[in-house]
Amino acid sequence: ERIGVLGIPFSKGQSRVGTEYGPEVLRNGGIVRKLQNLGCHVKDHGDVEVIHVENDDPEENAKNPRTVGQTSKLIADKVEQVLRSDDICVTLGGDHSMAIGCIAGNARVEPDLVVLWIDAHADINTPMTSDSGNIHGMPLSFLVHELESYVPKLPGFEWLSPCIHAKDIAYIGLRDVDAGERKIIEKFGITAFSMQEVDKYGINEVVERALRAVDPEGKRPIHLSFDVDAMDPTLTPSTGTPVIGGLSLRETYYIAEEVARTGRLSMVDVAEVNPLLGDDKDKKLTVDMTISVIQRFFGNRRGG
Ligand SMILES: N[C@](CCCC[B-](O)(O)O)(CCN1CCCCC1)C(=O)O
Ligand SMILES: [Mn+2]
Ligand SMILES: [Mn+2]
Ligand SMILES: [Mn+2]
Repeated sequence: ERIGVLGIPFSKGQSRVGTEYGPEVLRNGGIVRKLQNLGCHVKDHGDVEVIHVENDDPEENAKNPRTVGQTSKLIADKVEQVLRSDDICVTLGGDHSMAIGCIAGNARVEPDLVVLWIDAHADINTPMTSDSGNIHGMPLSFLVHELESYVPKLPGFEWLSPCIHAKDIAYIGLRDVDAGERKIIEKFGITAFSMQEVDKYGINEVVERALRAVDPEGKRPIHLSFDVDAMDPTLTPSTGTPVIGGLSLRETYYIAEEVARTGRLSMVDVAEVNPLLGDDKDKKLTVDMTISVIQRFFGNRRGG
């Protein structure tokens, strides 16, 4: 396949400096070359331009709304452009608010897409249910039709309309879900496999059930949004909101290999790598583990 790599050096969806260097450290870790070595045609489209709005006061408890909203529009436009020329887009983040523009852009090209959200967190707080005001904990709430009447139109988000339905989302890896998010997941019947289900059923059963839930006929394009904090912090320590008891390397490989096997992968977001957190060993480990997972979406199978 033709892969288009896009850097998203963004951090304003949360309050810790460092995720803006995610694209740089992933590129320095050799992600483009390693994908090319798998026989993929890989084009690096550079970085999305990040908007910085002065005096970007919180709105409805959401922080940096104009900066996040306006940057998200540029992300969506760039992602659409990449997907018009390449088969699959791999975005290198950047905090997980990047997924607003990534999914919005992908949905313009693949309106029938489904979303696999691999994350310790549900990232579906509305501005009102969030306890932090960090938009990286809210991205899905801006994208889901069923939540439109619950989410205020923030400044900077005028361009965005919801583009997915609650039934199009499946979570794997949850272990730190806020009360408001739990209510939303239950109210709209969102498919959610927490680490408890991973332990109960095993990753093979969880992946099979997740795919069947969102795409029973096995024909819809897949948007996979990968928050590196889905993995156990012993594997990806350099991330802003680590939660113990995460996915193992082998479980994460399995998810990637099974999604690759569908042949319907449309886009992979790689979110929340923060190379300023932890020591140099932590940073290198986080980058190496993340890249080794991404390789498995593109044909690097353990069985050869
Ligand atoms: N749900 C959180 C964390 C969001 C993480 C975003 B991700 O997944 O992209 O990394 C947690 C809010 N809150 C923090 C203090 C303790 C209770 C939970 C929030 O800030 O909304
Ligand atoms: Mn997370
Ligand atoms: Mn729709
Ligand atoms: Mn996330």
